[in-house]
Amino acid sequence: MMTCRKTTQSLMPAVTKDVKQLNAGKYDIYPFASLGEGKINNGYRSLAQWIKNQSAVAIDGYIGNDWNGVRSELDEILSKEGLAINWIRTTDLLKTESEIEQLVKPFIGEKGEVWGRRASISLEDFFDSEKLSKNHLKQNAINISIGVGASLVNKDVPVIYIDLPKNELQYRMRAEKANNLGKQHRDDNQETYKRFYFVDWVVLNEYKSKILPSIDIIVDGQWTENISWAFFRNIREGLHYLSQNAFRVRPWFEAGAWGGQWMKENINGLNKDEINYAWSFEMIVPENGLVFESSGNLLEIAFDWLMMLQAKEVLGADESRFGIEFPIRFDFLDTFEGGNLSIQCHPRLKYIQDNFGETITQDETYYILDCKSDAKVYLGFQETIDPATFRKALEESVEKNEAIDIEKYVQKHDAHKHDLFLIPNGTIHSSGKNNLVLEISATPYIFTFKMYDWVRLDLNGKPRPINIEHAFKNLDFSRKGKKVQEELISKEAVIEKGDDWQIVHQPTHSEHFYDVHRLEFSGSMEVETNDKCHILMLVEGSSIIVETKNGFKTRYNYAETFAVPAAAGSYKITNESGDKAKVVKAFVK
Ligand SMILES: O=P(O)(O)OC[C@H]1O[C@@H](O)[C@@H](O)[C@@H](O)[C@@H]1O
Repeated sequence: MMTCRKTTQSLMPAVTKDVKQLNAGKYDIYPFASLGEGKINNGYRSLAQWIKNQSAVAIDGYIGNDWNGVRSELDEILSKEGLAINWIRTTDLLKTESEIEQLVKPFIGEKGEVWGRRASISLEDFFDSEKLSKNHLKQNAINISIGVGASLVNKDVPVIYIDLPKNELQYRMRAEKANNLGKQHRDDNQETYKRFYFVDWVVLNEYKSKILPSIDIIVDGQWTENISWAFFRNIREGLHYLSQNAFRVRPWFEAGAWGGQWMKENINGLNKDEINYAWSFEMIVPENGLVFESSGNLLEIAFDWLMMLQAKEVLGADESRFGIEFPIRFDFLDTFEGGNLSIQCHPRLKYIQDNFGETITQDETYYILDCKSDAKVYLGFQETIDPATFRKALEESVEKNEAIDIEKYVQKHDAHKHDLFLIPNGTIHSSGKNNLVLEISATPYIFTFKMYDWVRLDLNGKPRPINIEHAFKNLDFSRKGKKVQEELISKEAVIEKGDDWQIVHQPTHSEHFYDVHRLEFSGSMEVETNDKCHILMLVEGSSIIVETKNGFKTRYNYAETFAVPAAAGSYKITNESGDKAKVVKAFVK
């Protein structure tokens, strides 16, 4: 049985009795939504009982699952009952490794490059059509195809789908227990992640939405000795309920070259032995999951399922524009007692579309959730900037491995709590140390063109890739001098107020497709969704209660990200703290 994961982070507990109960006001790293009693089962035994009554089953699922482990657990139980099983492994039906390498080549760039291009192939392309179409079925046995693509083999049979959270997939990758689709040889983690991101995840998500109508059972594959499983119809009901009310995704956390100590100190349940925490995947949905609970059992599924089934309810009017792509991302960048981020920029819209196959680009903002008195944000060029001189300085710094005086070229601004720095694509920027940045951004998150990384090493002891070439194709040199203060630091204004509440607008740049409001109140506030999804966070105060008009009621604590889908219609937020509560709300313009 595979037990390997390489991380300092704990696995999510499989049962609620192992989840530490926290007091109000404390950030909870294991948020879940309850489905009611008896909807989630635990263990292989009960799953085997269900399989026993079928004549054929496809056990399909996401990459990174321990297929051999699942097979041997089920085989043991079923054979003890005297049942004959014909196992058909999808890995035996794939094309050869070199054929698959050719297939994915156009989408993974050169070795060493950070980015590829979103794949436009499908899962069938990975299979040898002759092997796939052969009759694999046996009489007098339960025919079970197992592995990624199992329902391509055993068509029109009940489907059990094993999902796997993206953080666990990466921990398995780092332990050399998970690899890319059809790949036997190991590459380094950066290459493997690139291929996951640009090929495997794209292909598997498309396939998942195709087979969705035939899925009967969904399994959470993150635990190795055990499983949680549920009938898909119950999960669908749960997803529908979330789409009418509010939800949090399960956040996860990563250390990094410039990471800080704020999250370690303020977020319960994180391993304190980790060197630092740089990122929180608060709500970077391509990498987050939703957790359901029933009778004390937990089961996590990828966020994608919600969008595949309920995009219209979640996004309302904006569904016609974004489809099943969730447009807004929240994450933390923690540099408290850490370092500066790299000096960087993000691609222009056309560039990300033409080169990487994305649809929207990485237009960001930095909301300062907390900071020390000396904290700074690097943003925009000095009035005197000369692109050629700047480029030469950057290139020389790489060549000679020497520090440069970046402030000669880039402006440095004081950061204060609740400031909003605007970083539309092409803008040079970086967060300095001693900030806890809440990044409110368009969803893309890996398209960072680093120009200068302070001649420092990553946690693996190697310098991080620098991409001056890409950066110079995207930098906007007109964002300089006075214009930076005027256009890239949001000027807030009160746009509505009542006795004990007000709405503060923190306008974004004209290139941002989303906007930001801050709701400030002592008692409670009614908010209309106006057919838009709201992504929110309590940024001052200890906790709030959110109630939707459908009767849903829950508590959200300081620094937790939550979303209220368009279909909720309206919701009431009540302050539980002594002082004023401040809630940041982002939404598509
Ligand atoms: O390139 P480093 O220094 O790691 O900073 C990286 C971070 O920068 C921010 O502006 C965002 O773009 C993040 O998505 C990214 O992870």
